[in-house]
Amino acid sequence: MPAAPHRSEIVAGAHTVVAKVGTRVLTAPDGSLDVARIESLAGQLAALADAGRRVALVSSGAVGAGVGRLKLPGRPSGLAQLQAVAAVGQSRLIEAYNGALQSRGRHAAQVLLTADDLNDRARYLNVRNTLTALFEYGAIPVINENDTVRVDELQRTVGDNDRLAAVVANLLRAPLLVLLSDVEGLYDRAPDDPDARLLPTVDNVETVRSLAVASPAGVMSRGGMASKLEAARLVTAAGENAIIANGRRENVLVDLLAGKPIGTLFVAQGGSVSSRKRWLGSTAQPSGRLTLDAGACRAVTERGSSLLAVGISAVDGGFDKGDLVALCDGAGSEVARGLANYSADEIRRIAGHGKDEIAQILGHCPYDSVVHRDHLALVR
Ligand SMILES: Nc1ncnc2c1ncn2[C@@H]1O[C@H](COP(=O)(O)OP(=O)(O)O)[C@@H](O)[C@H]1O
Ligand SMILES: N[C@@H](CCC(=O)OP(=O)(O)O)C(=O)O
Repeated sequence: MPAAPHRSEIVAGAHTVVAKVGTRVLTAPDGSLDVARIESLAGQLAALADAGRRVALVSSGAVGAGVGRLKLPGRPSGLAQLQAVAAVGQSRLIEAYNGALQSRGRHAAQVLLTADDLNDRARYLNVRNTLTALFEYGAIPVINENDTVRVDELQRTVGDNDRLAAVVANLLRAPLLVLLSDVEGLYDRAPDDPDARLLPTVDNVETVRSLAVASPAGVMSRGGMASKLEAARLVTAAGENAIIANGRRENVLVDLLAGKPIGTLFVAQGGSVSSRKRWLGSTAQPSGRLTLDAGACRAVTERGSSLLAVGISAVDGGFDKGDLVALCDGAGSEVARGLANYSADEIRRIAGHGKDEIAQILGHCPYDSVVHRDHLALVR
């Protein structure tokens, strides 16, 4: 196996960089926006763009800035109130980015996305085209989840901005995602523990998941360290790299891209994954679940085979033909995702059966497989 590239090679090859900045970096606990920080970040993004890199920013802070602007005592709990506060704060945020970028001859382009925009393949590709056009105009996309229209109850949320940033990085095939928070990187225990040590490099996210300490309830940020690790997993599984670093460090982005050993680097797992398999494997959300027996699991994960009905032991959910489904092993762990050739009801009838029986059961047998390997992405 070729040696993993060195940090300096990774940052030098990062023609496209997605940076994400968390609420903790941008706002004080009372919601007041740190305009000097925004100016500094904007200046760094402009400098990287001037040096020929394509840069996009995923910025949190709308709820925090809205709480500050409306002078509320804290984050409201009602959904409508939260969405209203986000709307007030988002305009404040973009005002600050735009002001800072314009003094450097660049423009901020506000891009607000929902989970539905990314789940739908055509809309997902459209987002990519729009971001590419913005790079061509020299504008800096400033992206956030569209908080005012997302509906938590229906789970139509991207989840948090760490995940959104990972999805955007994968969509742009960015070699590097930088997650900026209020800590230097990932520590081997709670960062306020005097014995805590910073991990400079992580080769496999799964080995460090347990190090994420849950944030106390009621804080303005949503993700916490666990969601940063999941974002790092999504990006490294697609064959790209991620860094968690301190957004309050002066010149952090420019220094990182110059190769300074700052933060925690999460190294790519294997080669670069195709665009379509990135969407299947890490962006679109499955509408159902198929449980595979041990033989089918091996065929799919080790031999790259299509999934046949004979190897399916259970079907969950009510999905249609063409929908994305999760493929799980007997213990319930997801091993792959793919587009189903049959509806959930049809699969329930044909699960465990061979091709000839399927023709009899359904009265037709248009597909050899339930999920064809061309429409299947392994979960790395
Ligand atoms: N092992 C760890 N190493 C570093 N930080 C951690 C760890 N576990 C939990 N954290 C917490 O994660 C927080 C950052 O996540 P989050 O609250 O989502 O911030 P942001 O608003 O920047 O996205 C830090 O303030 C830190 O207290
Ligand atoms: N969309 C929300 C941010 C949600 C979020 O993920 O926050 P954070 O954990 O600070 O990145 C906002 O702008 O307030």
